[in-house]
Amino acid sequence: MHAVEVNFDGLVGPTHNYAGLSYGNVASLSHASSHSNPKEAVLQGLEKMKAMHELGLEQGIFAPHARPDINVLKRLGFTGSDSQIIEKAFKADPILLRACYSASAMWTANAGTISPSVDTLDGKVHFTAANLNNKFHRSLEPVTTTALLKAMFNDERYFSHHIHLPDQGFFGDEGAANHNRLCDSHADAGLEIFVYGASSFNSALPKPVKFPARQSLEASQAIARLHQLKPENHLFIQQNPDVIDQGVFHNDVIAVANGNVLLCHEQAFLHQADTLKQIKQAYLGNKPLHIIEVPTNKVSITDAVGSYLFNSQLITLSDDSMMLVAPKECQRNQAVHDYIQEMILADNPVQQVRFFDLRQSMQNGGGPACLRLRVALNTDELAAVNPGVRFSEEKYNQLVSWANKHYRDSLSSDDFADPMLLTESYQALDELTNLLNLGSVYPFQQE
Ligand SMILES: NCCC[C@H](NC(=O)CCC(=O)O)C(=O)O
Repeated sequence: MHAVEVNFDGLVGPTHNYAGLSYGNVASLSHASSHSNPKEAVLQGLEKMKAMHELGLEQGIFAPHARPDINVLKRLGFTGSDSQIIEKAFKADPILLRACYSASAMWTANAGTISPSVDTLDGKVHFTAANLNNKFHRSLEPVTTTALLKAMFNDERYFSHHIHLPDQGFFGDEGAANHNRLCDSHADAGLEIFVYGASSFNSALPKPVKFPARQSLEASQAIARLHQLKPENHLFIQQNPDVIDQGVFHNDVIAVANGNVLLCHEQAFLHQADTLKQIKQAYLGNKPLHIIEVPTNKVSITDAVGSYLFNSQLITLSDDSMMLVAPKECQRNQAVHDYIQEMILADNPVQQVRFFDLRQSMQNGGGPACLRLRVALNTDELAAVNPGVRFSEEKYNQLVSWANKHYRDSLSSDDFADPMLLTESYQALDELTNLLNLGSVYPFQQE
């Protein structure tokens, strides 16, 4: 049966801010306490979605989470009405309050891991939300992520949802940002490549020394079991721990795959030559596999982390050629820009590049690929997706008006003391659940 990949982009939430919460993520730390512009952020994301839709791709929308997370503030001992809780938390621990206000769920590449039905033993599409337990603000995401996934993919004939892995670093799971799939076409079984940062149990494997390895081997193995992946359908490989220490906190900051193409830096993986050999041997496709390995003397790790070249989306166009959907930062970096031009002229399927202004997200370490969750679906499965979360020109116009009505164009530290920010955000999200046909998915709608 025909199958397509749908990109579900995270709609940036109304409280998008820069709190410096992600140790190991260079952009997040360096923009701590800058002013953010939530309205610009959501509109930048919507522009990318619209452009993908206009290129003929299937595009979906992933709703933001309700913030602040009042329930977690209560769990941490703050009492009273919502306004009193905010006032007390702002005085006692403003960074904690900012974490509870984080719009980090926008980076849906971390929402979960998805295995298409062609890869799984029971022939269903499997979903596991990521526990994201390495960072407090992100550990608040999995429960709502699961609720949203269930509201979006609500048909037991096709979709199987799993509870996120145990909330503990041993099973640290950051979702699809560490999961790539190589295949001929989405209708064909693919090779799912799980890239882990370190092993929790096997001390013989190397670890980064400075920054945390967020994805554990044991988490990746558990996901492969849950998703009933056939042995020939998956591979576990280790990311190079040295690059984690240089700011490559997820694999999608150093590698991206699409169809029969793997674009990666030459320092992306541990024992890279052997690893690539393993990938070539395990590859299931009939089309030739293209591994585009970017050398350090052309693009340094600093340039890769600064420009987010590898956090581009690689997309297949209707003529079967590929386009690199890159952040504008790649255009500004001479070495990276030169490399992209060279790659486009070389003998491989990548023939075009398009640059997008995603500065609001980029300043927190999220590029084009971080903002989207890929879900490969056959015709029947696609028809079973909640139509409310599928992108259209009409939906785009509705969402732009919605954002213009509800979002602020500036947020700075002191704004988090204002209880109106909660009221405004909840109002916006309440309206959004109608627009996207999600039902009462947020805790504040269930009280
Ligand atoms: N895939 C990209 C994820 C970026 C995300 N940044 C953040 O959460 C920064 C939040 C802040 O610092 O306000 C992260 O590191 O997980």
